[in-house]
Amino acid sequence: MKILADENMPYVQQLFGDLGTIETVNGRELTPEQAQDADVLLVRSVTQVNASLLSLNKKIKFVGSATIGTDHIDTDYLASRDIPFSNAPGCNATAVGEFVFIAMLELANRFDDSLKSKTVGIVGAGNTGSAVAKCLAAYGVNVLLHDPVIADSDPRDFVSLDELIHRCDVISLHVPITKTGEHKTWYLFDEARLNSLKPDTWLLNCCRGEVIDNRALIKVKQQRSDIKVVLDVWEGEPNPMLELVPYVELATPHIAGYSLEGKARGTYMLYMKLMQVLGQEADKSMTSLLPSLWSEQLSIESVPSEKSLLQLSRFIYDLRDDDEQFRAMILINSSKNKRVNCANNNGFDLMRKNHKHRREFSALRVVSTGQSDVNWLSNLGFSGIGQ
Ligand SMILES: NC(=O)C1=CN([C@@H]2O[C@H](COP(=O)(O)OP(=O)(O)OC[C@H]3O[C@@H](n4cnc5c(N)ncnc54)[C@H](O)[C@@H]3O)[C@@H](O)[C@H]2O)C=CC1
Ligand SMILES: O=C(O)C(=O)[C@H](O)COP(=O)(O)O
Repeated sequence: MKILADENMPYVQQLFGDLGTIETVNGRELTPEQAQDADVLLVRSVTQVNASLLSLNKKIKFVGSATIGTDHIDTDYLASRDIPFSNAPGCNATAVGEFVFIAMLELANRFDDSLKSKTVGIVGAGNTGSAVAKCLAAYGVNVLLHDPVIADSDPRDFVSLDELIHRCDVISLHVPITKTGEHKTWYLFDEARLNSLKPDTWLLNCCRGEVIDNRALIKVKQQRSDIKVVLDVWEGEPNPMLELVPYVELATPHIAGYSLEGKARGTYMLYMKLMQVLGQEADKSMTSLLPSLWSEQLSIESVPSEKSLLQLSRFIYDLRDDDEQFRAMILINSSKNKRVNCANNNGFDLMRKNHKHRREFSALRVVSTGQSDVNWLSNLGFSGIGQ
């Protein structure tokens, strides 16, 4: 059996190695010729899987995407050919939740403000949005949810988007990208909506770039320096609008979901699904794949202040490093004046490929040596509190 896998998918050899021959490829540049003799195709978000890619392949048994989003997959086409498909719902939701939470702590620190005193609005209350809400609730931040698709069937309370914008100091976006339908999200934040943000709003986008009209965002930011923006995703990836970057407080190349646990979970979910499709027993476990954190335990004496919480979070992941590297990459590209392709070949994708996967909070055991109640840190995701 030939298994064709994206080169940026960890643990493929460990999980799929017994099943056949593995060939790894650059997912963004995968051709129909390369894909023609694959029995199993394992992709990430940068590969468009459609009739054009699979037209030469008459034997494919399974397509898997180790991602939450499926906007790169023509699922109707796969269904029309009875090709089993699976993505990995929720695989990196914790990674996104923690990334967003850390980004908010960074903003609070930068502007000498307090996250705890804010009201945060989550647009899209599925896996990633709920993961953000969980971190915020653990810390005691007031959260409002907007999700008209599930509002009638979900027991949580929801507000309209207008109410959320009106009441929230911070807004974080967690919707899939959809171009049609009553609840389409393409340019959900267009110029009018961006202009309707309250003074001093923080706006974070870690879902898909085109949920915000990036050209309009530049225009609005030119008039309104009070709005603070965090972008992990960009319209037109892998070639973001370079002129937008200076208006963004924290800028990263679509790596909010890049925790080691998140990536391992994505590959593992596809392994489990393939074994089911093949009717074989799955005998591998995910936990055995993950290495220990370089420091597994940290002792704290008292309830951390917001600044100490940021320090604790930076111990796991210092978002400023990725922001700095992203800006350096953009600077090189703009000085070469090669916006098209350069960001792809030398920048955006390269930075994603070489990204050293951070760990999730759960990899760190935090032990309380004092009397203070720090159990909420375990709700945030850390292990071993209070022992
Ligand atoms: N930056 C990154 O690294 C990552 C980005 N993503 C992106 O985030 C998206 C969301 O991921 P999940 O939360 O796991 O998906 P999910 O499917 O669990 O949740 C999405 C939620 O958005 C809601 N929704 C749909 N249209 C909406 C609208 N117009 N207004 C408000 N809510 C709406 C849905 O009802 C659903 O509850 C993915 O589709 C993917 O594009 C996901 C993982 C990592
Ligand atoms: O899961 C998703 O959806 C994402 O956006 C992924 O985290 C993106 O990662 P790649 O698949 O592009 O490596």
